[in-house]
Amino acid sequence: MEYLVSAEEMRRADHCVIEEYGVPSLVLMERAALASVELMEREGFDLSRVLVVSGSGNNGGDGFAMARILYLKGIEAELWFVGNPDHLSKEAALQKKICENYGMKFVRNLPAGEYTTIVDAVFGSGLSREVKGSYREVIESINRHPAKVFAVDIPSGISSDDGSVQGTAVRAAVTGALAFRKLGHVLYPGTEYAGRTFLLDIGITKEGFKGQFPRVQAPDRGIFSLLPTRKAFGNKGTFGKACLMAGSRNMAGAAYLSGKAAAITGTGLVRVVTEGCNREILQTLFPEAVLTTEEMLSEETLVNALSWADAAGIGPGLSTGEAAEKELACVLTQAKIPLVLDADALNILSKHPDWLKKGDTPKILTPHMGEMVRLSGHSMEELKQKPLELAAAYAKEHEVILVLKDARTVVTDGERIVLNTTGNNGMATGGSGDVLTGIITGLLAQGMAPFEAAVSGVYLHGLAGDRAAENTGVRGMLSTDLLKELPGVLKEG
Ligand SMILES: NC(=O)C1=CN([C@@H]2O[C@H](COP(=O)(O)OP(=O)(O)OC[C@H]3O[C@@H](n4cnc5c(N)ncnc54)[C@H](O)[C@@H]3O)[C@@H](O)[C@H]2O)[C@@H](O)CC1
Ligand SMILES: [K+]
Repeated sequence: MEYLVSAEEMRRADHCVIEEYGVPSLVLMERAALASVELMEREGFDLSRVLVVSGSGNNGGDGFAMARILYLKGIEAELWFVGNPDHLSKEAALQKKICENYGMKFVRNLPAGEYTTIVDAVFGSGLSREVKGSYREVIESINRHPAKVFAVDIPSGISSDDGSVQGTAVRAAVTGALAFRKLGHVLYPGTEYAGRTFLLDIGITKEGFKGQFPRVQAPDRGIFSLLPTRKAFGNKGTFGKACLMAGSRNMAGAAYLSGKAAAITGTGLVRVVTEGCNREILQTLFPEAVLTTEEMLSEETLVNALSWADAAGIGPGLSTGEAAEKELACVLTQAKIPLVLDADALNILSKHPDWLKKGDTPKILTPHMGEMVRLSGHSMEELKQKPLELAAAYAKEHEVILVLKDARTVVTDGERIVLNTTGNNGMATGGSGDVLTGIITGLLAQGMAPFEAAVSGVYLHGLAGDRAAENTGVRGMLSTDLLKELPGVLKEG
């Protein structure tokens, strides 16, 4: 997993590496500048004429050092110092002086059309308030200019803590994130302003946290090593039994998508428990499934299905009628296996919040933002502003694992917080959530611990979406494309 840091966590690591381990600040700055220049070259920036726009903090210092490195390579690199000369940091003042000593050209504004590349080094992780006045004009003039923009660390104006735009912000083509990606690189809209973001190693590593690690992590390819191993001599019983309680009249697709996803994820046996009217269609679409169908599912049938399974998912296309309510109440009371609660199960829970206290098996709730509004009572605006904090608070209060689905899905058990970075807007299509429920239920059935199953499920689901975006495109992709791509994604690991 990759750490995603807040401005404060970055400052702490910075400070520790400099003050406690004794690495001189200027060494870090030189590495930041060298790595940034290399990245610009690698990313094909036209370096015929470069303008570096520097502020008075250390982000500006990185900018001055970059300008000097470019200049000494024979590139026409000029400087626009936009900060307050009285507030120059020690390092920035020194870097500025070096540029002056070399006789580099300083400009006082941004002439239109004269530069091929602009380096944005106005503010980095030290941005502490809204951008106003002359700074606002500087940023707007950078955005108006046709040159390709490289942002040092993070686009100026983007909050490192939550990706929000603080008044106005630079729109970069490429961003070189120094040492760690900040939350603002990953959360929207910051992620869009940053363009293509690359992580640059400058010598500040996790040792800088001195054991006090950042609160938020992002899953990476390391997830594949967590997936259930497959014994060579295993049989279908060895690979777990998943039960999907899904699909009501006119909603057979939800049962199909969630059940099939569980099967594709490697589960030995999948049972779909659904209304009788779905029997024929499911047998045709999904012959690999064991079906349990009744006109009105009795408590005995549900209990039998639960005792057969190693994990169960309930909710996709379930409806919210009286029968569905009874079914959910029975499952919550009787289940002795980990549960995934999704879609209509969550809508029913919003009406009966105390039901979460029923039973004591691990529960994974997978609401999208609209369902989370109903579940938590927070407004959409509040949730958008503080998705990590509010998700963690809900998970802690209700002792569940919460998967809050959005452009950046959050997985939390109240202590650990994971922000997923795979996936794309093509996945905002009917049935996509059903597939996720099936994947997570399948991983649980194969014996994964609930939190790991939720994190891995969200990550794999996003990767399948990214593959579908490549092969089909974000407009045309459907949930069935996620099912098509999932085997290939799992094979990669
Ligand atoms: N040695 C270090 O500490 C290193 C720092 N690094 C760079 O340093 C940056 C952080 O440096 P700083 O903490 O100096 O902060 P910044 O350079 O991001 O900005 C801080 C300066 O901007 C001012 N400021 C903040 N918000 C403002 C606003 N809205 N309007 C007007 N002025 C505003 C502050 O008063 C301060 O003068 C990182 O993003 C990174 O680029 C890198 O050089 C690596 C090493
Ligand atoms: K910047």
